[in-house]
Amino acid sequence: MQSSAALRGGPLAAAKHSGAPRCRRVTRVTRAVAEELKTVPFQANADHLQKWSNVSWRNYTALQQPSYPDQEEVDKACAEIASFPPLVFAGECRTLQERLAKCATGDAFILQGGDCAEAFSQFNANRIRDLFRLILQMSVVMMFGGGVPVVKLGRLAGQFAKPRSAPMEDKDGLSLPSYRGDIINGPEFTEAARVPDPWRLVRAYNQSAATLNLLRGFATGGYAGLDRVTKWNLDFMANSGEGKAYTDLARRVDEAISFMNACGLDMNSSVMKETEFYVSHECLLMNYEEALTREDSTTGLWYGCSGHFLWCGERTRQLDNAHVEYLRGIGNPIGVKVSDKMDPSELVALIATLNPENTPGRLAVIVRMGAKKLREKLPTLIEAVQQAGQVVAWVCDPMHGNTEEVQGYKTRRYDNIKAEVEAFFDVHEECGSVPGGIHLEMTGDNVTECIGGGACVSELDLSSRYHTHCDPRLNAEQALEMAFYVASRLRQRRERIQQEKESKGKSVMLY
Ligand SMILES: O=C[C@H](O)[C@H](O)COP(=O)(O)O
Ligand SMILES: C=C(OP(=O)(O)O)C(=O)O
Repeated sequence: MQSSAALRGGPLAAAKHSGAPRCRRVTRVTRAVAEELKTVPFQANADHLQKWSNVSWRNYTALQQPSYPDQEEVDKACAEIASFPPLVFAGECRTLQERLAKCATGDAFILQGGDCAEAFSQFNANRIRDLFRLILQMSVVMMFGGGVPVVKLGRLAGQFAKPRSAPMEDKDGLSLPSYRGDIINGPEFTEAARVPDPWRLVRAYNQSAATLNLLRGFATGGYAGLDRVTKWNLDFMANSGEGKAYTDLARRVDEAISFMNACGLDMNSSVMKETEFYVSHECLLMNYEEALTREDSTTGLWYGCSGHFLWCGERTRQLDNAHVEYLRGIGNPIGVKVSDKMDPSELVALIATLNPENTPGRLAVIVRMGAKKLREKLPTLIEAVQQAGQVVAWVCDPMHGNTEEVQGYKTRRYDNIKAEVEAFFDVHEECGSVPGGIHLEMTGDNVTECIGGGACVSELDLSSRYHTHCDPRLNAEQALEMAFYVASRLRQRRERIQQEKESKGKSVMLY
């Protein structure tokens, strides 16, 4: 079994003793480490897995779990799900891990986005299609600007369970259990709706299966073909600034494709006609995750088959808790959310637990702390991870550190969201490390949940189309605007690296 070259004193240790400025030097080495550690798929070593099983999480404290009134009903619902087919196939998770490995070294970029909380009442084909095509649009914008592939990862087909800050919600003198996502209880503020219902688990499974079915159809059935790039604009965006900017860009892409066609490019190849699309959600509700944990017959590894990529939330990422115990043993690529409360040594220990063999593409660290704190805190986290020789994909979630209440609505300001993304790119530039992706709560719908952006949603507009059941999402126009900003930063980065290469007059590795 391979062990971490960096931790053994491989290329990273060698670099520590040469004289170049620290951050940049260490980051170049990150690529060398990543290349040396090409252990695909993820392999947890025997020691690591000795005490792990698909049920070992039960020996630990699981935070943020519902209190069901009848455990027997929970067991029945879970037994039913355990007898159902897996939602994803282990081989797909392994392919995703290979793609994510490239995001850790700057050779690709993650676009992860979707609802804060999927809802039973908002489940229909149009909503799935609109989010899917918004993600396609955003990825084209980012690929065009950044010149790197974009790994498309929906917060979708399983993003149902929500961790909450408070167990109870108070309104008009009444106190009721908080809404925890449609997989657990209902959003209506009534006593009956807030009782956790285990049969919601089965409904969430079925909705996820149907969502995935449609997504697979869109991804491979011709909808996502690059020859349709000019047709992805959402109707209500046709006359907006972002919609027009997209139309211009799509025309340029279309022209480039026509040119390549004239040069002999096969327009019917899968690269032109299909796309890869993966789904992800927070690994929160442990009974559900356990029921969908399956042993892969080809590798003998266990996979969380509720989604391709699962992440551990900021509220449940404690080293000695159930969620980390579960996630450390499954073979999927995984993520962990990190706020400003994270300590550098704690992060290094958490990464070592979740990715003991330092497998590239196994782990994304999703940072969410607000622009100001990010500028203060992220450099120390990056440095600690670099010093430990750990290969991770750094992802920016600019939503969860920027929530505020305005006129009784939970909202976020586009400017604050953008400021955090800007800070994320700036810090990586200063540290010479790699901005690996972006994680957004967003929707293809024309909602008014976040304030500002070119869409000019004002405080007074919040009430007009506020449809989220939990946190505010960027609407399609705001999300596309963000994609253009990210594309501009990816382009700058590409040009800077190119200039560095040219000024050195020799081939320098992209880092
Ligand atoms: O989406 C994430 C969390 O569930 C959400 O931010 C928690 O919000 P709360 O602080 O209102 O509980
Ligand atoms: C709850 C979430 O995030 P965090 O764990 O960062 O608060 C989320 O992404 O839905």
